[in-house]
Amino acid sequence: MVILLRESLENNRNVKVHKGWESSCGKSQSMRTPFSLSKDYIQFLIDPFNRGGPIGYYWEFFIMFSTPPLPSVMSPMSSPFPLPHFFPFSFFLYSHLAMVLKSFIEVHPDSHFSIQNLPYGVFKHEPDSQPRPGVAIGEYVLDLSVIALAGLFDGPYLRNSDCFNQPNLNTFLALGRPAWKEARTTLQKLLSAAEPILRDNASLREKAIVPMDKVQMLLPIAIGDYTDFFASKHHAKNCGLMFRGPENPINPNWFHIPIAYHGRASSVVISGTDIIRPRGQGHPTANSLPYFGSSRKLDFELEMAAVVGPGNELGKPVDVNEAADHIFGLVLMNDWSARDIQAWEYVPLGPFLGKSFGTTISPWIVTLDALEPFASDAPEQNPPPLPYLAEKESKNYDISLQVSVVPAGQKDASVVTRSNFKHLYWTITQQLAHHTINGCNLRPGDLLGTGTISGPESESYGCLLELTWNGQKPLSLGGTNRTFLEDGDEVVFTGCCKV
Ligand SMILES: O=C(O)/C=C/C(=O)CC(=O)CC(=O)O
Ligand SMILES: [Ca+2]
Ligand SMILES: [Mg+2]
Repeated sequence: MVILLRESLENNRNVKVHKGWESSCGKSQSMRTPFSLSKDYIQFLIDPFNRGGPIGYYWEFFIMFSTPPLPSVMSPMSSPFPLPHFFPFSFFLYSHLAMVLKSFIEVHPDSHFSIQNLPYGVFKHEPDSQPRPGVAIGEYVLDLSVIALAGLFDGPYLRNSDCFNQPNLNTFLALGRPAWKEARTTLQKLLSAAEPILRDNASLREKAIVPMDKVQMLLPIAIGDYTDFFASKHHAKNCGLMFRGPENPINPNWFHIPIAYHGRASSVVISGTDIIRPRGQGHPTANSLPYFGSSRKLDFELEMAAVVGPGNELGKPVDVNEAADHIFGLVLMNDWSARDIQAWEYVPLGPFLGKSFGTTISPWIVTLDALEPFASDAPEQNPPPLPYLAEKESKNYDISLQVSVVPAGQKDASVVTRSNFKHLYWTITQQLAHHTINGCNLRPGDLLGTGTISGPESESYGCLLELTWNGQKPLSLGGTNRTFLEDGDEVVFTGCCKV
């Protein structure tokens, strides 16, 4: 049985249902479960004012008063890929206000890829071509290897670097925030309406600017290690209420330690990849023995994950107040979970096969620099954390999150939850600092999942386990019901920031 991670609602009819292995249970239905952050799937909407942006209002004024609108860049190419765009993690910055930095590339007001966003990904032009780093802008991808070859990264950190001539972003991640800021400044300038270098060079534009629907997106990073935290208090409480009862739903350690389990990096996949329903031992009921077979309680978990930049030396913990310098950006993440397998296996050492069969991330990484205008105060922590976790500034980001499900055989998606990244109790910087406090070394490209991001209300719970209270309260979805995911279902994550 197969779960296909679908790219775009618009592309329903174009989607290939990949055939996976057929289970010994004899069923071979397809299960399509999409996860992405495009307009249709995962949107990351951002406020028009790039208040934290390095170029800031100078460019905005300059563009507004000095530059007439220019035609958008178009370079039609035939697509080698049958599936059009899947751009899971996008930011949409409204551009309808004056004094906003504008690009010479036409960016539709509904686009998620304004010049204030510029998320990073890795793509291929042709099935057999080399993967290249790029940034998204409007309906295009800017090929960073072409920009680097043209000598346009001319600042001190990137001038002599081969970081954009790589099949993943790890080399760039390792360079750290000064290089990331230099890249953002350079790219915002190059793409701005006022800057002629790329705008007026037709042959360079032809090479460097590729229509998004003509490329295939790949995993943007080589993930050496993946850890998944458990940082939402609402999620922890709901799990505790279900599994331990109302007396003390949250274990006392949870308020002192950012709890996590060690995930499986090899099965982290890009949005659009088939997920095969796992088999394993299911939780016994009453006096029965555990059953073996395909999971009957397949769930999504609405999460985001921090992409680690520069690592730390073995034995040298990262100070919590410097932890942000080790985080490049965020992706949306679905920590697929087989609840029946997990419930039976996780005591006493934590999740194992109930989680390791697949974890999906968005292809675009939105940088912390792009997110900065949406920083919000993290919730108050009571009891106060131990000094090594006490931050001078404790912040989250105001990112609205939504999950929809398209039930198998249907066209329309039903929203099943609306949550927000700002609900996290433990911040991503506390998570990173705690991860290293014993001396454990992190490396560029490591992935730190937040854990399921549930909000306080029942409509904001981040997984079906909570939304259906472990299958007791089915959800009604466009004329059908769901407790857990069924073969052919599609799951759609969306993230957006706006004022
Ligand atoms: O509180 C418990 O006993 C169990 C909690 C969970 O299983 C939640 C979970 O899957 C953690 C996550 O990956 O977000
Ligand atoms: Ca997983
Ligand atoms: Mg999880």
